[in-house]
Amino acid sequence: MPVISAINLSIGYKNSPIVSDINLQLNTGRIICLLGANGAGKTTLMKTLLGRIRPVSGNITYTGTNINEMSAAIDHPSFFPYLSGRENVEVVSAFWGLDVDPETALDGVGINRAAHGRKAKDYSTGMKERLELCLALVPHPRFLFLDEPQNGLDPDGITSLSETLRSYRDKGNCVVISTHLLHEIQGVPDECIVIRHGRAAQFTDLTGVNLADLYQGR
Ligand SMILES: Nc1ncnc2c1ncn2[C@@H]1O[C@H](COP(=O)(O)OP(=O)(O)OP(=O)(O)O)[C@@H](O)[C@H]1O
Repeated sequence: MPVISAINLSIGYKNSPIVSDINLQLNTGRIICLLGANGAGKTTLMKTLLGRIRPVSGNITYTGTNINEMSAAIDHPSFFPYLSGRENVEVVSAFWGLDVDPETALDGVGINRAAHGRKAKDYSTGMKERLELCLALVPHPRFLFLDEPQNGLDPDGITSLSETLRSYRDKGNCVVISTHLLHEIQGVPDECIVIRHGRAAQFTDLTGVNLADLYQGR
């Protein structure tokens, strides 16, 4: 089974660790939620696992998978603002060498038809989030990393995002999602990684666990 493992990993910038001694496993068929205060290191961890930042020390191993099977919506905005939603999907599909129908892809994340031809910069905050998710899904990644994808979504958008993530997981993929919206994400993840005080702890069984308690270290 494809898996990404971090072994005694320390992450940070310019050789200065922000989170140390990280040992964790990202397995397919799981939704894994990253929790931590502002500046805890969630985005840095995602970027390091994606190979975009060099670890300060330690190792990451990719078993049965590689960087080409990963996709992310991390740097916001991750779309081309002066292109329409439709054109964004076309460009990203061309980059991956895939033949994706833009209308189907945009419909799939709930962007209404009237908006498909409008410049992405003129989308509402929630529509921009939906577009970022749409583009991250274009290559059908085995590992999907989403940095605070719930931000700006209306209640229907949050519900449909949760459904999208579950169905994506059920197809045998791994979703890693960071969020501060604990109430909204409750019940969605199978696992959780909590970053506090420069350390990361992975909880692989969330049965009966309240994420707010986990976040607070209770
Ligand atoms: N390019 C960079 N160079 C140096 N330090 C950085 C860089 N990017 C982030 N940092 C610092 O690394 C720390 C962790 O930032 P990171 O963005 O990973 O946190 P986060 O948990 O994702 O926070 P948030 O919830 O606010 O998004 C912060 O102190 C931040 O200032």
